[in-house]
Amino acid sequence: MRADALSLQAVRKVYGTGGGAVTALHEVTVGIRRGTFTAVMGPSGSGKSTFLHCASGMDRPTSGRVLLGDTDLGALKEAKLTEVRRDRIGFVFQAYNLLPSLTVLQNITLPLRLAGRRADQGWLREIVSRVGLDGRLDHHPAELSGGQQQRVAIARALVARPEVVLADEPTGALDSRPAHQVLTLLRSIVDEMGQTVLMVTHDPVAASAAHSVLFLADGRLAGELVSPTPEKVAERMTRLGEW
Ligand SMILES: Nc1ncnc2c1ncn2[C@@H]1O[C@H](COP(=O)(O)OP(=O)(O)OP(=O)(O)O)[C@@H](O)[C@H]1O
Repeated sequence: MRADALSLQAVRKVYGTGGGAVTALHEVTVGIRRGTFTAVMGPSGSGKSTFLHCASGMDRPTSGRVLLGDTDLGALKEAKLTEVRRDRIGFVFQAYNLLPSLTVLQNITLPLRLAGRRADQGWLREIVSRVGLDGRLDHHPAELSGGQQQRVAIARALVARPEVVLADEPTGALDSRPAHQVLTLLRSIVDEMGQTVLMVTHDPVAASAAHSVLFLADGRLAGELVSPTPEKVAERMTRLGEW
């Protein structure tokens, strides 16, 4: 098995053509090792969203390859890519993206239902208890706080036992206390469950929950910080320019 859960090899992404073309990523090469928590930071417009969209197969690179384990996402037809994304990648978004008409339990198990798979009851109990939602399974998202809704979204991201969890500003809509709980949870699924998490964030405090931070500037990798602290992350960001 590859040591990298996910790798980008010389990934280039150009939006538009001709004079108006924008190169959002310039030949980015990086491997995300299994069982690690990696944050991606960079100034506005540095290519963070593009990086995440290419890494998740949501967007296809103009050139280069994205490998999920041994699977080259670029080689997959649309239907197969959708299946791989559903079964092998967990997603966590800033706005939670829960379905309001479904209960917490139905939201968590939705990826399995879409895949026509049954929930493993032992695994389901474990993730529900880890995200602290015992007793709330029959509630609807509107009855939960923002932090609780994000924890439902994290349980949903874990339910199919994905190879990597991709989080896009997961604490962007939360106050500091619930944000801290969500970050502690993300770190614990890596340290205690062996998950692999890749998170894009603007927040040095959020980034410091990760094992390491990758910096992007003008669509290029501009360094890595291992064992980050909010102060060191903020200092690096200041050196990269306005943020
Ligand atoms: N669909 C698109 N069409 C044209 N240009 C785009 C498109 N999406 C992004 N870009 C450009 O690509 C570059 C990188 O954008 P991207 O959204 O990846 O940056 P970002 O680091 O996520 O920014 P932010 O922190 O502001 O969200 C920017 O110059 C942006 O204007």
